[in-house]
Amino acid sequence: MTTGAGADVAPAWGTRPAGRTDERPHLAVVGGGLAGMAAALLAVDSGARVTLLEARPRLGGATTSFRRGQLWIDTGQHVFMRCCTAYRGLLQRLGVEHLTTLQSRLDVPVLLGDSLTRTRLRRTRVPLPAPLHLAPALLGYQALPIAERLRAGLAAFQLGRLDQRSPAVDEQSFGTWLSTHGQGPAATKALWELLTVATLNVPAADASLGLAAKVVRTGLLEGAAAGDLGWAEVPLSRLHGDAAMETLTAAGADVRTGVKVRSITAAGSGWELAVTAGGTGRGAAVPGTDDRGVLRADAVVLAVPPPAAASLLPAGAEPEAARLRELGDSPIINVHMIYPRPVIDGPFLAVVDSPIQWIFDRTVSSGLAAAGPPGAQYLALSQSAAEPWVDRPANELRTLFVEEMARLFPAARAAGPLEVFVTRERTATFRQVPGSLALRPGASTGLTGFALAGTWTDTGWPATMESAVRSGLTAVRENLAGMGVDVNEPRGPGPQARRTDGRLPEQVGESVPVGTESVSAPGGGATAAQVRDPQDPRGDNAVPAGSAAVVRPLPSGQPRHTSTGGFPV
Ligand SMILES: Cc1cc2nc3c(=O)[nH]c(=O)nc-3n(C[C@H](O)[C@H](O)[C@H](O)COP(=O)(O)OP(=O)(O)OC[C@H]3O[C@@H](n4cnc5c(N)ncnc54)[C@H](O)[C@@H]3O)c2cc1C
Repeated sequence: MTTGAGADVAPAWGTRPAGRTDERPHLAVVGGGLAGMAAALLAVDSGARVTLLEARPRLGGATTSFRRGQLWIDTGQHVFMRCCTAYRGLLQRLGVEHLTTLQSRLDVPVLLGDSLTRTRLRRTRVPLPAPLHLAPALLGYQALPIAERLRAGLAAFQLGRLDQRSPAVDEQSFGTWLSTHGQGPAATKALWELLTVATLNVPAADASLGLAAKVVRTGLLEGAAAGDLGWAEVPLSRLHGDAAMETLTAAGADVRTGVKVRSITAAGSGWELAVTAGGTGRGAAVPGTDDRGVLRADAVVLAVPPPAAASLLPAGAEPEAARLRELGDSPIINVHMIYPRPVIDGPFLAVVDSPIQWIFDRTVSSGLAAAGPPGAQYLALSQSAAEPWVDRPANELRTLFVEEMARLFPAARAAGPLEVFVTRERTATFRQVPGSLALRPGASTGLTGFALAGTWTDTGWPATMESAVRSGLTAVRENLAGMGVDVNEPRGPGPQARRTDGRLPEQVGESVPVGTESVSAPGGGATAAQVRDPQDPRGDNAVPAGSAAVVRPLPSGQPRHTSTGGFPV
């Protein structure tokens, strides 16, 4: 799990201008993760001819699911924040926002592993303007003595003032900065790492200070509601991959899965992509390619992970391939457990002073609630910065985490899990360590019509879904603007209706009225204020009564979480 933070741009999604012909510029997008699908969608919405080439059988990239018996398993639990405006805009364009929950206010229940007591980080209901909204949340956080809570508040403000683009900040580790700003081991573990291990995927001692400052500033300080958490209520492959395939195809893009791009070379004023399909033979099997298996395009967005990008960069491109490889990677593992009876009582729980980090209830989204056995609960333990675990045998991990669950929860002690399995993502994110800013390239490569995208490019964000979507949008703007295509600027997600000065309500300290939200029409703009159902477990993504936009309901016949809908820090 990693979460992102920030709202510099207000991405939005346009509609395709009518009357374009096949003389449209042809954009090839390589890679069908969130970056590639965002790029392809913005380009096709802007009137370009688009071919999306993805090596795997489905779109979605790192946000993927697989079938295990009757269940759908996400290879990694994913969480977002309200401030992830580009990602939320993509969900809205895909028509799937209602398949996620967005808390009405940040509320993180935390189990303290040493005392086995509970506390929470929760945003106050009192509509305090940011950053004052932080004070009640920190003061109520019983994981730390009161003096440390006060010191942590001061440190948060100092952190928020750092310039993440300054080389001096980029070179420093977050852990060093914390220790020189009065933050001892207890505050580092119980507060700061709770926020940053999941977002930066490395321990504080190794983390980039610039990216930690970004998380705190954008997720916690800039808007009172910015840090409200969201998550999928359906398998990720349905939320992203399936929806993108359907939406892109309907919009007129040519989407090819199971097609690997082997090389990209300049040819005349355009580009030639050598492709192979189905893992064998030349790409003659791919429609649109010539008899050498070559696809021609006017422009390319390369939206693949750094090692693949390094091997596909054409001659003359900047950065050098070696620089991309230096970004390295950090693993995440998920330990999946199915218990015969409920062990936790909310949608998720964070744990400190324990090897366990975050526990998510996936009973409904996986299909277990419908497939049985009755009363069983499926928990995904999401373990970021997983270097200590990633190479350990499954049996060892099973023993370690099952014993720890039994120590923490009476219900897990009373009845052990029916099933335990582990998913490992060894290259989950690039290593977000000091000096990484200098290694992240922008979208531009110095080559006309050839742009880079991917969560690892320099979006200013940590390696998150938000960063991936932003990178795809930027790459399309880079490429198409020079080709006579008016790029439809995406609009932000509906619930954060913009003021006339373009700023979000939270950015000027206004509170969004509880119980109402603006609902965007498929093409973008806010059309009507509608009343949410306060009982709807999807929090701020609750479906407005009578909404015609709702086409894909939540899975039925399954227990609903009684999420209080939100958590504030
Ligand atoms: C376990 C895990 C948990 C995470 N948790 C969170 C979270 O909680 N919140 C959050 O915001 N982010 C989280 N992330 C990070 C987030 O998933 C990624 O930042 C984001 O999905 C990356 O998108 P992308 O499009 O940049 O890259 P990818 O998703 O990696 O997509 C790249 C695509 O390119 C394709 N490709 C590669 N080579 C070729 C080729 N030669 N030809 C054609 N196609 C090719 C690949 O198959 C892939 O589909 C998590 C990641 C993992 C792995």
